[in-house]
Amino acid sequence: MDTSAHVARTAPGPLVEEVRLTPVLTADPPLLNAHGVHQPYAARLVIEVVTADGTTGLGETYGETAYLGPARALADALPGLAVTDLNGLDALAEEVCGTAAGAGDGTGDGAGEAGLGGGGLRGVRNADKLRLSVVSGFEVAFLDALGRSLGLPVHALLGGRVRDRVDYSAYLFYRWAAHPGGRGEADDWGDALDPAGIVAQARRFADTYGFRSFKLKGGVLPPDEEIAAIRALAREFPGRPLRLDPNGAWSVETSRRVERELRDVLEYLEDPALGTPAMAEVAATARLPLATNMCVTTVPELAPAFASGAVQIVLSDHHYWGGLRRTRELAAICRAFGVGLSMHSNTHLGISLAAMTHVAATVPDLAYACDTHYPWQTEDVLTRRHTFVDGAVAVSDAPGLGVELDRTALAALHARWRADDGTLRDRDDVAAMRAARPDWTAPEVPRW
Ligand SMILES: O=C([O-])C(=O)C[C@H](O)[C@@H](O)C(=O)[O-]
Ligand SMILES: [Mg+2]
Repeated sequence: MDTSAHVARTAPGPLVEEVRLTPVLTADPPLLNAHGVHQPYAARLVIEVVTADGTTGLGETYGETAYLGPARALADALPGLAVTDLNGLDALAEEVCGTAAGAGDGTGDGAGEAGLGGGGLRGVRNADKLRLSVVSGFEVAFLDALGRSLGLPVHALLGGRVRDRVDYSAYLFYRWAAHPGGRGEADDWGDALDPAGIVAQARRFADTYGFRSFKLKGGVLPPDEEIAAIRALAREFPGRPLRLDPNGAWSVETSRRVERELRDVLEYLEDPALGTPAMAEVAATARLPLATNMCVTTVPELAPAFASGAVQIVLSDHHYWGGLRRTRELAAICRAFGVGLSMHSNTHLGISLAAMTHVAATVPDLAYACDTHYPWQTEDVLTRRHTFVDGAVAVSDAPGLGVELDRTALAALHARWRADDGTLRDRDDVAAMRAARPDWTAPEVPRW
């Protein structure tokens, strides 16, 4: 048996002829989190893979500077590869994406590391994860191109859908009415800085999109104020699934106290404390399941987290995990260990929401509504925005992802990226906070 590396450029199927990469800046509201506040614009990378038969496949991934070099190297290496050859894509990425770019300190605590951006909110940073995040956008573009060329939806290429709609949860944030200094795009949400503001935001999400589950981004206010907000949500929406996610801002002791106080109303508690050992200590006394998109974002982190019982639900982000097939592999691993799977979201556009919906449609035991930031994103690069009905996105049976690129919108968001002097191209919630509070520094964790 040939166990050597992939033998490139022999697979059947449409061949890549051209790859277009377009970094964009998309509007983001002043949403607060444990580190600071979102910048007025967030970077994404739009990938177009054009095949010799004239089909264009679309992909999307993180667009911060650290991703662009490896994405360019991979794009340049792709012509001649068949879009069926997803293993070849992985192998090429290992060859050309480099091993140093974006490498962090490897501690797994997501703190104090340079390179990937995200302000420490995206878990461990290392070169493998950077490469996988880049590959994910190309894998989605390959699947889109292949599906379009075969006349089949992406979910059919992943084994077929087991549901015809994917449930999402409302992603509630403490927020300001506007970005400091009037930067960014205006919206009419107003501020939300107390329980009444969070309930009003949730009500609008429920009325507009039909969301039935609610996740509050915590780690912003002292825990008792966030407990009060969850209690207010429970009164307003009795029996509805509620989650609270302080992004690891609490000590083990505080996490245990919040868990005790909210165990009658939360569906799960997400990343209360930072890192697997602390999560395991919290889990040891918890009755609520603990979910994470921080201490388990790479394969090597799975075994220690599962062995120590630190995590009961993994919130997959197909970007981190290297794409849609790897998300399904993660689902199988979780299933084998009796761990639940749902989906994490960062600021993203409609291409990624389509990709999330296709893969989520194929995972049999998806027991929790997935996260999405999408309703906060008023801009998109699609001709038709996704819609939520009863909190769900319908699974498309159209060829590929079932979305079309709006070139005018893409050009406008790219022009914004080009016009930026570099300050907004990399996510920095701490710096964005300093625009309002000049003395702000990244909070020490645990903060409470
Ligand atoms: O669930 C999460 O932890 C996230 O979505 C991380 C994000 O970075 C979120 O905290 C945000 O956008 O502020
Ligand atoms: Mg989270």
